[in-house]
Amino acid sequence: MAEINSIIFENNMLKLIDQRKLPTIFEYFTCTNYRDVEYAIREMVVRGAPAIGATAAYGTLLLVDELIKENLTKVEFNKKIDIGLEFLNNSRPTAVNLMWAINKMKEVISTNSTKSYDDISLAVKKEAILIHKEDIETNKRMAKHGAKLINQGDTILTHCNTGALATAGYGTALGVIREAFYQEKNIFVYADETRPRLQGARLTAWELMEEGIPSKLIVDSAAATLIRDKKIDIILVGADRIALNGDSANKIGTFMLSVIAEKYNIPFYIVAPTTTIDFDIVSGGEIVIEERPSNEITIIGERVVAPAGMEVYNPAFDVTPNDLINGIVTEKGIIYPPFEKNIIKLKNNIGD
Ligand SMILES: CSC[C@@H](O)[C@@H](O)C(=O)COP(=O)(O)O
Repeated sequence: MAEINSIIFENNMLKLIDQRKLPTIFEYFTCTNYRDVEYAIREMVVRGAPAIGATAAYGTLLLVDELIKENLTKVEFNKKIDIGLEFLNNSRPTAVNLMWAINKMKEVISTNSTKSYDDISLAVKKEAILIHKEDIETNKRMAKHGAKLINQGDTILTHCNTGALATAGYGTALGVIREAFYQEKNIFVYADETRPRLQGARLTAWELMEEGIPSKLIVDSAAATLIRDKKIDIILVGADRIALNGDSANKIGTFMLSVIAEKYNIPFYIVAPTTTIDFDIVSGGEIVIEERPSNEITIIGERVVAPAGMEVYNPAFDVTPNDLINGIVTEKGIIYPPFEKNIIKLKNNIGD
């Protein structure tokens, strides 16, 4: 089993595998303060919804520890905490795990607000470590549920990177694939390259090779042909935000896959922890879709691939409507339609 530690907190520093540099360079990016953390999330040093959440939790700890050194009154401290957390919260808009983690940290700070600064810092550190550790455990539980969907000899199609790099460890959709591989299900994986940031080519392919999972890389537009030709048994993808009705935002191109999957009757599953469900929104129409800079499309590596001045539309995510989703694999089990009813049932079970 390949151990990939995407996030390490030691000596009051946060170390993140620099995902911009993989697969050619394996290097950690060090954050010594919360501004570094905001930069790392915004610039996608770290990416993937659960990984962003755990990173922001440690970012909160760095913020608290920095403010403690400023000898502030509690009123000033709380005001600066709010400003700092808002700054972290705005680093990327779509993954709800970011807001979820920041809200958790806010709660801890507020519950401990009458205590000494050292105690506040300790409580925040404990919570950040818990969020980090729990995500790994959650992924492993989710993988066990999801692996039941995989039959001996199945060929799986996946999009973007949903592995150990995209989470605190193990992965969501790629975690299910990992689990099925460990269970010796004789699987084969097709990984979409995932334009424009190439998370599939650079990161998923790297993780698949580290594990020795039989696989091939394809360009995104080859997926339709494979699906039509009955070369795919199941499609597994992650999510950045899931609405109460099951509509799921994920990496741009996911929606297209779901439409083709429905046409050819291929099961299409979302794999995501319950921290990716936004219980405050009713449908996918309420999800803010991040638009990223044009140079992600017009430049590949050093090479300019579009004429200067060409306008670009570059949404980072799209929303797959619930009627194109066969099920949502979570750490609590697999949620099946009707999603609205079953997600509310799950919400009541986790007492949120
Ligand atoms: C466990 S990962 C789920 C999603 O976060 C993943 O599929 C995805 O879309 C990541 O997008 P990214 O822009 O790379 O952060």
